Amino acid sequence: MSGKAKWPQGVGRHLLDTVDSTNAEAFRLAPHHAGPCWIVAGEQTAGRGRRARAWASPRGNFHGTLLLHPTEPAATVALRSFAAALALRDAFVALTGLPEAFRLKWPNDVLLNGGKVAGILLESSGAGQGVQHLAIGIGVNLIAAPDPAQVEQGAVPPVTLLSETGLRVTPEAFLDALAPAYARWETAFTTQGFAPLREAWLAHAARLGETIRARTGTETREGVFQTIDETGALILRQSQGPVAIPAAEVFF
Ligand SMILES: O=C(O)CCCC[C@@H]1SC[C@@H]2NC(=O)N[C@@H]21
Repeated sequence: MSGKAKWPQGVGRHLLDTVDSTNAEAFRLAPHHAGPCWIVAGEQTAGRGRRARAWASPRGNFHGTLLLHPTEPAATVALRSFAAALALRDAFVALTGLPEAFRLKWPNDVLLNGGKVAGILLESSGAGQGVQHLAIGIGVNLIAAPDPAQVEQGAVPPVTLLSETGLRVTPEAFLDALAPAYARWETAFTTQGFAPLREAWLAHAARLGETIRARTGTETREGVFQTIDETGALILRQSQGPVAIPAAEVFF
């Protein structure tokens, strides 16, 4: 385990006791914040997950959003979900000293011993192709997770950091590890582009080279998880050749 990393320079911190959703709060604050800012709440009353699902947000878990004001085209902005996943992994490894226990599930979940310990929800506001504000919402099951019976059949079961490692990490301590880790990946992304993130993400990917199923809005495809491309799309090798899937839900 490494020592405590420093809070990144120029990054704000907005701590709330309770809020509907830190992503919603990020958009309310956005006009008043020129720079990046972490918004973290003790609990969320209307936490939201990907695909319009609710995200259970009890006290003791981490619910936070990084508000950014990116200037790149929308497709490039969206690649920050990989920066967030890598930062989450770095934070977990720094806090636990267990690098082998954490894997990244495409597109943006973090797995601990094969179960989902963290999820990421990117939301943006802006007109046309432009993105004015980006909310990188991150939920971490530090001490509590939904009942596995509640998750969809075939989905990875939710787990908690506490149950899997015996470590009780506070949301404040988690933010102190996560914010510097994200700042490092943001710098890599803005100075070198997606390539270093892609390489690092693939090095920690779950089920790479294995057969998986990807469910899009219209179909489910089964194939070998070959790689991700330079746009972050999943490349699935099927009998007719490789297929690029820009957005889907993955099942193992
Ligand atoms: O479905 C997922 O896996 C993504 C979950 C993202 C949850 C986080 S908690 C902080 C932020 N605020 C929200 O309302 N959602 C995200």
